[in-house]
Amino acid sequence: MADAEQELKKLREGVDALDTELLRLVNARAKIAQRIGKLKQGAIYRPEREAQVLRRVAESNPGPLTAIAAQRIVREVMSACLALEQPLTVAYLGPAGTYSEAAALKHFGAAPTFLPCPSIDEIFRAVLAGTVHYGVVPVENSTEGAIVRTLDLLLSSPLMICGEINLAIHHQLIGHAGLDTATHVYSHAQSLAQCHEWLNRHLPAAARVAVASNAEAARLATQEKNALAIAGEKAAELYALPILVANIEDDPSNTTRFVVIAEHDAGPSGNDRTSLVCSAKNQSGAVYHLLAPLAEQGVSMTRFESRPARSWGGKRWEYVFYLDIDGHQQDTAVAQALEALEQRADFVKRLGSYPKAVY
Ligand SMILES: O=C(O)C(=O)C[C@]1(C(=O)O)C=C[C@@H](O)C=C1
Repeated sequence: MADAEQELKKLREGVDALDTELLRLVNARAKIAQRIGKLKQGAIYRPEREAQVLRRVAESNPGPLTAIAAQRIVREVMSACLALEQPLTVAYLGPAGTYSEAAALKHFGAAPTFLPCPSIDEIFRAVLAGTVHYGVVPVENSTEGAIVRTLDLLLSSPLMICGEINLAIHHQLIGHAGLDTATHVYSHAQSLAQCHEWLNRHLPAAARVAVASNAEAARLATQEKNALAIAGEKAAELYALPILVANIEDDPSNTTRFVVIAEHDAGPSGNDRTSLVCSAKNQSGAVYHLLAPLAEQGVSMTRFESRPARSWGGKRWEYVFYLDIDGHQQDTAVAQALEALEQRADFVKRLGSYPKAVY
């Protein structure tokens, strides 16, 4: 026992020494970031550089920490370094405790000041007005599809996309009621839909009540003894509600994709995506003709979504198409494909090029 204690003491001294060294190195890194900040022109936050740093961490991580654990640590170090260059403000779809907040934290780390907004419209407004530097908005869910309000606002607003975030969405059934005593379940409509089969099987008699957000659902569940809520872990923690059943989403790979909106897009990082919205003439073969330059230049399209052209002042039964393609606008193949597409389209708006989500 005495030997084990001696060994423990020695190992902890080793940890302390390494922590001191780690702190020295992290601060040396921060000083370099400050110098970079003074030399840089234009935006201080550089999503393309951050993506490169995070990819390099995964490639060069010697372990035993997992690549993701190492990336999370460096993510926070970069977040703190960037705050020394420029304190950032970031808007997300509130209130606190939503998946949007988790997405904003995953992408920017904990250093920025976060502003919860009551709607997606408010996030666009806050970025446009310069109240915040960046906004995080949901764009699509792997189970439920497009977030159409975001698509409409991307079309009508001058803001650009400078980053993307993939967040695995795990829904928790939370509250003080039991499965047999709960009379209703609160959640956001999208979350209720994503847990539809589970609810049919395990809570068939409870009324499903859609509310403005998952965090609001959690708040309501604190006030009613026969109510449960479906929300994320953060909301459960925030409202001190126990998790009754974990991960009740019908699809375990349920993921929401968010984009970061700003006054600028991002430079090339080496593994990028470009988003655009366009419309074709209302005649046979028009969409085929419009997209042909992508195939000719070997550019892959990762998303094709159509929406009524209403918010762009289009007529009834006219559509706009949202495209995500692989590559950056500055890549030769993408640049040539986009030029040709622009000549064929009725209308094109480039929404921006940005690094693909790293983790
Ligand atoms: O390389 C830069 O431009 C930096 O400012 C440094 C740094 C970093 O900490 O690595 C910080 C913020 C930027 O968003 C990207 C990278």
